This record gives sequence, structure tokens and C-alpha cells, in this order.
Amino acid sequence: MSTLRFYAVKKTLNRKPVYIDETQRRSELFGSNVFNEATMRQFLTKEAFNSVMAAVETGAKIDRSVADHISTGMKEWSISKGATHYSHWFQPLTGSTAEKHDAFFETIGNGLAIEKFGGAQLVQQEPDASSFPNGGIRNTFEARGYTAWDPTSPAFIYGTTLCIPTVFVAYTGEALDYKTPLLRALYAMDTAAVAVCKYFDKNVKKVNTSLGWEQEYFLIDSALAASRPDIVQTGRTLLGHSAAKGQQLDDHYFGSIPARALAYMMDLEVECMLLGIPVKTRHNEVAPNQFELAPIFDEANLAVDHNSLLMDVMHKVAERHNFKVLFHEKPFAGVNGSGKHNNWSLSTDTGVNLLGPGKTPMSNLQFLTFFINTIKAVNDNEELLRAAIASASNDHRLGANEAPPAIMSIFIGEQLTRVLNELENVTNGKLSPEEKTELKLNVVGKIPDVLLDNTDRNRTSPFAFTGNKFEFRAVGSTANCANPMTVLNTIVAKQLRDFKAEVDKLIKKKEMKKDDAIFNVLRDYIKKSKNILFEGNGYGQAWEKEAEKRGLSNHRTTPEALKAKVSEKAIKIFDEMGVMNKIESEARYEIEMEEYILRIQIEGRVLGDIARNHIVPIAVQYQNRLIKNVKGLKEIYGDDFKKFAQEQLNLIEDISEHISSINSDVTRMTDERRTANLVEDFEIRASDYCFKVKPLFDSIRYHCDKLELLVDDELWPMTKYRELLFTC
Ligand SMILES: NC(=O)CC[C@H](N)C(=O)O
Repeated sequence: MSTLRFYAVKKTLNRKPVYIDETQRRSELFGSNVFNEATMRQFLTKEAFNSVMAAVETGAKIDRSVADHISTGMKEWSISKGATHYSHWFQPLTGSTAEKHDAFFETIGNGLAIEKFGGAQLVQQEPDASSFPNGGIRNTFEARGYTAWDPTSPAFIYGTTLCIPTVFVAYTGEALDYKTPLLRALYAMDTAAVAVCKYFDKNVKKVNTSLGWEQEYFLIDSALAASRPDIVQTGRTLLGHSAAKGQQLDDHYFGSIPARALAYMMDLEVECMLLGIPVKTRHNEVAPNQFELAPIFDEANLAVDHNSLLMDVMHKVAERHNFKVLFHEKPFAGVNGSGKHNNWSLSTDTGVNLLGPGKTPMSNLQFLTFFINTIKAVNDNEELLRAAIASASNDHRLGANEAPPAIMSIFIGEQLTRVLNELENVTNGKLSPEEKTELKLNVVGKIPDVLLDNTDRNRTSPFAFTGNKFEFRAVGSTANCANPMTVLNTIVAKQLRDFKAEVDKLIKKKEMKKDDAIFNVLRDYIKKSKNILFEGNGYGQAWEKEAEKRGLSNHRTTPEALKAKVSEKAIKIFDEMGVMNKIESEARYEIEMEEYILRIQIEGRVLGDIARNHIVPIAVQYQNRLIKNVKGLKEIYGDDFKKFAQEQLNLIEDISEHISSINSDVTRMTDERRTANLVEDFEIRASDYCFKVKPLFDSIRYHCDKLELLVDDELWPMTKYRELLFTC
């Protein structure tokens, strides 16, 4: 094994950056492999084009006969771009994307063949659903599921395949993917937000959710990554002593991008341009070998598709550069982990960002309405939001190194806190004309100025307002953004619906003016949502205590956090908002708990193997060398040998102690795993894995890492942190 380590290091040292020749302007490349508006105008009949546009803009259904025209246009375009296959492209609950390619090629008898792609193939396909996570919705004996075209996300060509974004549902209609509930949540948001916008502008007909994700990742040389069974199998290092130099000098963040990494980024960005992914920002992140890429924000469904596609493309492009991309939230202990901050906002078809202040008091009141309703929604559903970001890998990230803690809270900055405090004192009931003028001029009217100063940042906040959007920072780098986006949009949509009902009631029953009613309800919400607002340091014990007093949840582990997904309240909200029925909510809960169990199970197996079969034998080998040395010294010096052999004798003992601890801990871990595997109830099994199996990882790692410090470097079998992290 140590041969593999040195081979990998040597190979890495000889790598050169791949030369990327960028000759074409990115603006010209952008979207060339996307069946976008410009392409559709060229390849579709007017009727087909209008029909797709109506589906995108208003959700109108596409007629089957029109679908035939669309598929013909798509086929012509794809073939002209060199495509040979088509595929329904979807996002099952595995966390990655799925595709099955079919050739356009079709035989027609008499030894003849043509290229064919009909409306039927575009609109619907029937993959077997039982081999995807389904939480018991699909049994193997009634396995059918189907994928159905989502015209709101344009088809694209990747390689030689035309990819058609689709939803994936069971034959009985239950969602089996990430996209279906997201689309339903976005629809709920659109409906609820438009109704509220009408208080301010009757012309608003549609509200879009926008999402700008920031993808953090690590790049590791592929040979080094391949030398570590833990990285290969689990995406993270299960052991490894910290390098002497990590990120303590703060010298990587925004530093000059290493040449190999830069070549990779350029290559990747060109691919993104072709696929219409509007990537804009690239930089070194805080940890060594950690980087970030971010696009210009987009409509949420499209942005989610882009991120899922991007993660796949990142892996593929990495191969050309001899890199392995690590998306794991905490691949290396002791340095920053990776997040995927979701920047979320709402905008109207009249061009207004509802979370950005406007120019008039009225538009600022609209801003405050959406701002405060979001705060209220998060306050009332903080546990559900925590559940939306829960995963075995994100558990390692939360609570340190610029990642938020497990307690959900909102940071709004000092200035907006002041605005809310003033609004809280608004008169209960009808407002006097003087009070209204004062509010409009000096509180609401001053918001744009306030926000100009709102440069505060709080990197320990899970959900921070950043001037014209909220940044959901708790989302982890492996996540499919659809999950947090579905939850966030559902709870805010529900909140807006309740808000509208309350305001209407005040107008009707108390004969209040619209503004008075809005101020009254907002004042009430501010009072009720105070618990969630927190501006301080999210890491200290003080906040844990304070949060507990406030009644906020603090679920440190995934099995504890996920329970909120099936609380009576959560099931009701999802059902009521038309996002997921009870069966779907429960199925997702089961799938995520099972995934948790399996991930910990795999890690346990890999760790047991590495500790027993890689580390211990080498430690014994080194110990034997020491024993030989001691014996030699004894031979030379007789009874005086201890004077010269004391260090070696101590080492021999230390090594034995660590070996013995490793062996007993691995045995205990294996026994705990076996016992847990026999537990029928998945909730108890997940909890056993979390509280009985996983804690043993830490002690096994501790002793292995101690051995790393004792054993001769030349013998050590595992590629070390300093090699993995500083040879990009
Ligand atoms: N610079 C940053 O914002 C760091 C974020 C951090 N990597 C995270 O886990 O979220």
C-alpha cells in the first residue's frame, strides 16, 4: 500500500496543467447546446413554439399533436448538432441524476433504417421505479413509474445525447423525484405571492422564485484520491492526522488560483456555457484545495436543474484534468467544509424583486411584507427547515469553520433590526394620519438608505438577509437544492396565504384601510417571530443556551432532525399546499433515514478495513523493526542497553496500546453494526447507527492518527493530509 502512496505522490508531482484554448467569446457560446427560445424559433412551427412558450409562462398543457411537431423540431436540431441518442433526464431520490439513452435510430423493415423521435417519446417514458429509492411506494411486483417532460426547463445536448428534463412519478401519481414537489411548491408560491402583490400592484400576474446557488468543492489529484479507499468509497477521509499547515494562515481564500485548478475551471466553464449554465464567479475557498463556483441567479426550477447537471459535468471534466472532485460537506477534518449556499428571492413579471427595497414608500411596504412574512415562516417552521438540510455528510459540517450551527436562526443586520423595532410599536388598530405619514417617510421610506449600509455579514448564520435576498447558508455542498427550495417555498407560500386571509379579515370586519391592516398584521408577526432573529455568534455555548430558552430546536444529528418531516404539522402543510401528500412525505422520510443508515454502514465497513488491514499490519511491521533494534542494542551493550533503547521501548509500548485500542474498537463497532442491522424499525436502526456505531469512528480514528505520528513515514500506507491537500 505504501508503494501505492508513493506512486500516487510521484505521479501528482509530474502533472502539468491541461492547456485550454479559449478562442470563442462566452456570450457567443452561451446556450449553444440548449433548445432555447432562439433555437425553437428556428426549428419549430409557430404553433409549436407558442405552445411551448405558453407552457413555460402559464403552465398551459401541450396538446399531443403539437408535441409531435415539437419532437420533430428537437430531433432535427439535435441531429444537426451531432446527437445520436435522446434521454429523459431526471433527479431520483439518490441525490444524483439519472438517464437512459435511446438511439434516434429505428428500423423500418427491408433492411432500411431512419432517425425517429415522436411526440410520445418526448412526453412520457416508463422506467422501472423499483430500483430507485421509493420509500415503499413502489413494490417490485408493481414497479412501473413514469417520467414526464417538464417544458419549463429546456432540453439540452450533452455529449451526443439530447437530454429532456422530466419529472419522475409512480404510476399512482406519487412523486419519486426532487423535481415534482419543487414544481408544486413553486406553483404554490406563485399563487400565494401574486395574491399578496395585488395589494400593491394590480398588474402582477406571476411571481417567480429565483435561486442563485454557490457550489463549493475540493479538487484532489485523481492518483492521490485513488490511493485512499475512504475517499474512493465514501467521498471523505475517515482518518488522517492534520497537516502542520492547514488554513491557519488564511492564505488560500481568494488567493491566486493554482494553474491546474484554473485550467480545470476554464474547461468546466466552457462546458457550462454550452449548456446554458450562466456561471460567473470562481475563486479559491478557505481550505487548501477548496474552490467555489457560482452562476448568475435564475428561475429556481432551472437553477436546480443547472446545479444537478453541473455536479455531473464537474466529475466528467475533472477526469480530463486528472482530478477528483469532492462534494462531501467535510472531506477533511480540521479545515473548512463545503456548503452550497442558496440565495433565494422572489420577483414579479413586472420586474420587481420582492425582497429588494423600492423607490417609493408603497414599494417598500411591499418589500417589508415579503421580508417579514419570510421571517415568520422560518420562525414557525425552523425544525422543518433544519430537516431540509439534514444528511449524514452535512452533520460533520454544521457548527464550525464558517458553516452555520444546527440551530436555525435569521440574521438581518443592525439596521433592519431597528426598522422592525420601530414597526413593532405601530398602533394597534387604525393608524392616525400623522402616524402613517411618519411611518411612510421615516421608517418605511428610509429603507433603501438603510440597506445601502447593510454590509454586515455573519458567517455563522444559517439564514441571512443580504440586501436583496436571503442566503440559506446551511445547505450542504452535496445537496440537491430542490429539497431545501421545496421546503422554503412551501412554508413561505403558506405564510403568505395566511397573511392575505388576516389582512382581508381586518379590512372586511374592522373596516380598516388596506395599509392599516397590513401594518397591523406585520406588527403582530414581528412580535411573534422574535425568537428566530439572532445577530450574534452562532457557535458559542451561550447561543445554545439562549436558543434553548427561546424554544428553538437544536438537532445535531440527521436522525433527530429528519423527524420534523413527518410531524403532524409538516404533513399538513405539504398536503394543504398541494406539494406532497402524506404518503409522499412519509416515503421521503423513510428514504432519507435509510440513506443515512447506509452511508454510516459503508463508512463503518471501510474504516474497519483500513484500520485492521492497512494500519495495524504496518504498525506491527514498524514495531518489529524497533524490536530488532532493541535486541541489537542489547547484544552490543548487554545490561546497559536501556540507556540507549528507552525511546524505542516506549514506542513499542505506545504502538501496542494503540493497536489494542484499534482492535477492540473495531470489534465493538462491527458488533454494534451487526446488532443494528437486525433491528426491523428503521427509526431505531438509524438511531443505533448514529449513537452506537458512529461514535466508535472517532476513537478508531484517534488511535490510527496517533500511529501516523509514530510510524516511519516511509512505511505509512495512507496518503497523508499534507500530500492530499497541497499538491493541486
Ligand atoms: N467563505 C464562506 O462563506 C465559507 C462557507 C463554508 N465553506 C461553508 O461550509 O458554508
